[in-house]
Amino acid sequence: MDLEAIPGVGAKTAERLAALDDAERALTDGDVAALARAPGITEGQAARIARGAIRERHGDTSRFLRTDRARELYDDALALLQERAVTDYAKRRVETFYPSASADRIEEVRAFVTEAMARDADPTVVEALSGVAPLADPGGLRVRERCLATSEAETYARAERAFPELSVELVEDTQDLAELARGYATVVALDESFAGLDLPGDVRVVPDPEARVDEVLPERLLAFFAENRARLLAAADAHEAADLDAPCDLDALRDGLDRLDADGTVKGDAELGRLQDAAADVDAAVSTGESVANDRLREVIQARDVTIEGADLLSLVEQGARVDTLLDRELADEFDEAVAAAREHVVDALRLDDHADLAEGVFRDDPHFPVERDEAAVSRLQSELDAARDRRAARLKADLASDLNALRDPVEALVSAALELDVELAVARFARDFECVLPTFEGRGVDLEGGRSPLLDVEFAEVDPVDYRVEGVALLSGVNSGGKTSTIDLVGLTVVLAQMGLPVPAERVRLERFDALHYQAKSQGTLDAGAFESTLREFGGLVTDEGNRLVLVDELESITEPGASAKIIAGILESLDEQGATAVFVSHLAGEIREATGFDVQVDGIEAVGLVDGELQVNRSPVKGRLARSTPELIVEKLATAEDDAFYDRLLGKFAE
Ligand SMILES: Nc1ncnc2c1ncn2[C@@H]1O[C@H](COP(=O)(O)OP(=O)(O)OP(=O)(O)O)[C@@H](O)[C@H]1O
Repeated sequence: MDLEAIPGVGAKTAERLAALDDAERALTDGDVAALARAPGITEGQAARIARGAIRERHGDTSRFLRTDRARELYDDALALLQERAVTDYAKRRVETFYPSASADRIEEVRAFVTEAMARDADPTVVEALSGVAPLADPGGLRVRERCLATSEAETYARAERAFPELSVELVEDTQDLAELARGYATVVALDESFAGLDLPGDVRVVPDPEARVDEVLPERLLAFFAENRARLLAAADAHEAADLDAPCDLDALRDGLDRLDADGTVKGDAELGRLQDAAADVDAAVSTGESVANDRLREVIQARDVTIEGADLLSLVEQGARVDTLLDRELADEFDEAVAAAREHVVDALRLDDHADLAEGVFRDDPHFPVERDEAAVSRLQSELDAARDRRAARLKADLASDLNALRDPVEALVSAALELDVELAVARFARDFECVLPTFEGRGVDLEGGRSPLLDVEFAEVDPVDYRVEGVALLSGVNSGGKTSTIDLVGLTVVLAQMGLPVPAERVRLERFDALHYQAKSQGTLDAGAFESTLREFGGLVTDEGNRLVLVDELESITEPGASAKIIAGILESLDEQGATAVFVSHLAGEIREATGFDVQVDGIEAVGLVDGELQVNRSPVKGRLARSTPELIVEKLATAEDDAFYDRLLGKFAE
């Protein structure tokens, strides 16, 4: 796959993406999480790249959103979805939805949306989803009790690359290997030539370590599961709560995770616990053993009168014998008992069921006082316990790693499915919150029934439904604050959502599949000559552009003086009409513009149905073919009816002319 063919992907980004194992799949699936794992790619960039890849796949290279206001509507649509997504992933992933002119692309999203809308955003699912996130790479793992060893430079380099978590040692011969075995709990020799040697310590020969990672380095897999434990449990809960088919046995996953400690070690094994405690407590237990023996002996010696015949004393002194000999002669049984008590203490304290023989040697049998440890024997006991502990830990790790290995790929799918579920639920909740339907694409223009904009400054429940149909070019007139801008916002948002493939907030919508949306927002006051000229140039470009466009323009007359703007707008309308574009121009000068236009332009009106307590009562649905009366006209009419005054009648007469 030529990554640089994707819009927005240059050489540098392509190089970063190429570092991923599954860049092609991630691009095809729009998997923002996987793309964001590429070095130096943020989630925001990942979403843009995924969008570029989708465009590329559909040959969809034209820009749909042509103006700032059109882009704002798209941002608003995304925000409505993002507010309903729980995970950061889903918030980014919805950014891969974009308004498109491609029928294929729209259909692709609609297929997704159709399934999504059938989902139920149950609170327990939403709660579980809050703990789900893309799987993380633990990183920084270092295993110090094991090393790899080889005598070949090439194997050395390969092993260094494949196992950065382990030391790789270059050895020349068996002697070097034996030396290493003294410093490491396990040495994994990578050369066949070392097979069959009888070396002390734990030396194994594994010529193909990359194929047996779980045996050589089970810590890698365990660290992965330990790091991602919370996400995996949340993804498992989400599957159950949403009744999704899981790609693996969730009980086996939970059981495996239960056996794993946060630091990647195996927990809950009593034997390992015993060995760990014993190895840690050797010194303390032996010291206490010494005290036990010496306290006893001290007590007996103090309580004892030793009678010794002169001849014996003489012979002892002549032989240069130490008082130990006396101990042997007089207190042999007591000494044996004291040493036995010391050994028993060590065996009990360290729970040395199967290493009791090693504890024997810690205190010598020959009587001496004070009783002292035999350092060499203590050190043997210590290394034996350390080795037993490490062997037990390694075996447990390897066992757990082999159980979890079968789950390694399925958990990727498990988390992906949970994250995708969040995207689906965001769409489902959007559709439900705004009572949306999927629109139909047919005919010309846009036809909305019961459309309710979620972007208004009133509660959605208070929004009046709007019916509006526009085919060809139309002027939209209406009283002040009647809802003209809101109507074209609704039309624009509906088209943006529909062409993103999403459902729209209306009872029914039929529309033409447009190539582009131009939405010119109301300008803030009259433009200076330069700005006015550049606005005219924009319209110049617009009317000569190819393709079927939807053009929405809000009070263009405010850019210059009323007389001139009516003429200019009339000219623009004529050009758009000749092109067969669909256009709605909101204007307070609809009457004047109609006069100036060379064809019979459609004028629609948002009408006030009256004034109640000074408040306008408005019919929010534009009436076709009706130039709406303005607010001033309504007020004059009210005064003319209420007051018996010829002045108001005259003013009213002016409106009728
Ligand atoms: N469909 C609707 N349902 C409820 N309230 C609405 C609706 N449409 C508009 N409004 C309310 O009317 C206010 C004015 O709407 P809007 O700005 O669209 O009117 P306008 O006709 O463009 O006004 P102006 O003539 O001043 O440009 C909105 O801020 C909103 O509070």
